[in-house]
Amino acid sequence: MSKAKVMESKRYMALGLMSGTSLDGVDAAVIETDGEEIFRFGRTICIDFPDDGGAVKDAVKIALNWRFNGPPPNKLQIGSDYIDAVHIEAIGSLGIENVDIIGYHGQTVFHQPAQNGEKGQTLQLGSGQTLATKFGVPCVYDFRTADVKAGGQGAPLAPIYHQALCRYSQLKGRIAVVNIGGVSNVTLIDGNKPLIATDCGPGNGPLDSWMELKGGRNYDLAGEQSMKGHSDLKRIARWFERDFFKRPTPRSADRYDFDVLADMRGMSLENGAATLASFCAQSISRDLRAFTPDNIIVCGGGRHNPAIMGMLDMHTDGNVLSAEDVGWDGDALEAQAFAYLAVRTVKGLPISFPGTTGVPYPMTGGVVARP
Ligand SMILES: Nc1ncnc2c1ncn2[C@@H]1O[C@H](COP(=O)(O)OP(=O)(O)OP(=O)(O)O)[C@@H](O)[C@H]1O
Ligand SMILES: CC(=O)N[C@H]1[C@@H]2OC[C@@H](O2)[C@@H](O)[C@@H]1O[C@H](C)C(=O)O
Repeated sequence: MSKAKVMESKRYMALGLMSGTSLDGVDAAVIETDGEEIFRFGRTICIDFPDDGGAVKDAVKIALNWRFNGPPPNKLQIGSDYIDAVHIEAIGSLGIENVDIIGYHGQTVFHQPAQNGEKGQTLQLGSGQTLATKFGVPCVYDFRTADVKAGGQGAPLAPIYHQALCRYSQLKGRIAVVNIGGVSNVTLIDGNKPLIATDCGPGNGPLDSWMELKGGRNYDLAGEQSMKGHSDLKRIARWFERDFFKRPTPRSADRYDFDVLADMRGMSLENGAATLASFCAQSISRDLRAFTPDNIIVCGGGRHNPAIMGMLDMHTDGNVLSAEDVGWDGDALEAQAFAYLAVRTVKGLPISFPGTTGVPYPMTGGVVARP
């Protein structure tokens, strides 16, 4: 076999790290992959942000004030160091043994995608160099900047991994992979046809904020409150008038695009929760309508909310499944995706596509830090 061929087929044990928009903690997962196919799933771990993630919330506020106007505020470094420390702890708990490469998403603290012909800005806190040096393996980070600089939305990036998962599980037909995290997003897969993807709208983000405001807890455990209430369809129709929903797909969102709480005064805890669960489900179903999937596979924390799952079922024709129904790990999937994307990056393979982020051609991305 030629040297080039050996290089091409090199398999990596890749460790991916993702801290999502919910500001709750860090997921880490190991997979074996050559950047095209998945060969094996390895260990996973999820750790909570210490001190309720206060330093991350502060960093988000600082970034939202700054908005890339002028030099980065020094105080962002405090958030970045905190993010590095939590990820180092996650890797420490998971174990670095046999790991060839790390994919470090970092914490998104600001994300403004391209709009009306203007390029966007995106910032994920976290130093790939710190992790590469600490653990002695290459670390790929800053996955979204190249896409945004090329006029793309900078997200979602998981679609190419969703397609690899479908191949791994030998799933046939038209498949929608839905992620319901703080924000929701979908990948539409039809064999090897070009990928289509977009962020759909709110995931659990507004519901979490509502629960914190009215329910005194972080989220609606098992959809208990959402299941008890009635949705206010008029309010939802009003929320769909927002700019985000008028933008063409693919579009990407920031959790703060769906800040509807000011329009919920007077609602009971249960009715508010039901309305936000329905807002989430309906925003997803709108982006599935034209594709008519046979199967809709749901990952992310929202799959644990039966109100969201039930409403998704009601508003779509496809078969609504949970990631676990097809043998996937719905909590570790995003971390696995960044392990996969890290390997694609070192191999020079594209990670975003015209149909997934709106870039003009398939694009590589990510920065490689070496130990
Ligand atoms: N048992 C549960 N019952 C109800 N909801 C749950 C449950 N577990 C998790 N969730 C919801 O899922 C959210 C976390 O989802 P997830 O971890 O997928 O988000 P994330 O990865 O931070 O977000 P994103 O994908 O937008 O980056 C929680 O904030 C909560 O709303
Ligand atoms: C800017 C950013 O961090 N976006 C995240 C977020 O979380 C869900 C959704 O919004 C998705 O667009 C993206 O993450 C996933 C992993 C992605 O890029 O595919």
